[in-house]
Amino acid sequence: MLTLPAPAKLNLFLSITGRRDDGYHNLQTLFQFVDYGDSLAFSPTDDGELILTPELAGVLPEQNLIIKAARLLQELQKKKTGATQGAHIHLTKLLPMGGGLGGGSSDAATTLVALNQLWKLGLSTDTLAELGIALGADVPVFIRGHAAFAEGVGEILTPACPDEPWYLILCPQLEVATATIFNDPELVRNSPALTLQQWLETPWRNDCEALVKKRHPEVAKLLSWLLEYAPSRMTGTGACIFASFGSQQAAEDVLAKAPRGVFGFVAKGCNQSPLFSALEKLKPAIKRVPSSNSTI
Ligand SMILES: C[C@@](CO)(OP(=O)(O)O)[C@H](O)COP(=O)(O)OP(=O)(O)OC[C@H]1O[C@@H](n2ccc(N)nc2=O)[C@H](O)[C@@H]1O
Ligand SMILES: Nc1ncnc2c1ncn2[C@@H]1O[C@H](COP(=O)(O)OP(=O)(O)O)[C@@H](O)[C@H]1O
Repeated sequence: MLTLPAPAKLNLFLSITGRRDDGYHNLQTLFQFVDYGDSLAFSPTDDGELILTPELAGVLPEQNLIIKAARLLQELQKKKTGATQGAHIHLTKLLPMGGGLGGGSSDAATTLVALNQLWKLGLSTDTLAELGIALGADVPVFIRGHAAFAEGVGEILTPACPDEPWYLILCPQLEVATATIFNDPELVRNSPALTLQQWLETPWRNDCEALVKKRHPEVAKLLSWLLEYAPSRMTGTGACIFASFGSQQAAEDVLAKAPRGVFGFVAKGCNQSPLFSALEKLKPAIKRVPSSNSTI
């Protein structure tokens, strides 16, 4: 059995620079991982069956990004060798869904990376990232495993090394559907594209934040509360918000004062994904196939 993390991501800034003909939006964002997230345990089988436990409330197994990721690999394997392997996958779900923390994408990425190893498929990181983009715009960064400045729909990645502070992440009890925010007529979608250097000299913001606050007053209220303690922002299309602190204790102290009923956690920013830190610890049992470029 192989147990691996599927960490959360934060969008340290997020700007929407345009809408493409296919309806997707071009954006610029700085992705960083945190050392908190889901965990997946994989046991390979020879019978071709994929079994995921437990089921996620509201998500049919065949719609679960974990099963979708595994099926993509099975299809490739079938084409290559005519055979398919299976797996029992146990998911420990800690990340709220629809929170802008990328939990579904991270679960999918961990599945691609883990089954590539366990089924001995030998696919490169580039190939896994290309497969991943079909599952979600956020999957490639989790496959590549390094903090990155992202452009395009999130697939053009330039590795970056922002500070790695302690974060307090607060999750209002609501799911924000990414598609709903991107389809909202009031979304700001014409921000100028900047270079990473220009971003480093500009105050960071999230272009979805004003709209999500307007549609979900709970987010606005919690953000006003957190702003009393530290500069704070929303991640992705929300609903989670975060603030950075110089020490774990400082972040814990604010969490202890959080309004009743609000779920939150303290985590360390990581420029290397905890998924790859875990894989490195397993070396030499498991080796990563090197990548050749940084697009996707
Ligand atoms: C906005 C971001 C920023 O990190 O985060 P989340 O808040 O979802 O985590 C992501 O790019 C989201 O990525 P992901 O959650 O994988 O989205 P997808 O499943 O690919 O897309 C869901 C829907 O959102 C819209 N969409 C998504 C990404 C994008 N660049 N433009 C879009 O217009 C499309 O309507 C699409 O059908
Ligand atoms: N393994 C999974 N974990 C979470 N969500 C999943 C998963 N598989 C499919 N989904 C679907 O993807 C949606 C977005 O999930 P998630 O990645 O957690 O949010 P976000 O994109 O806001 O970070 C969920 O509401 C759910 O319907």
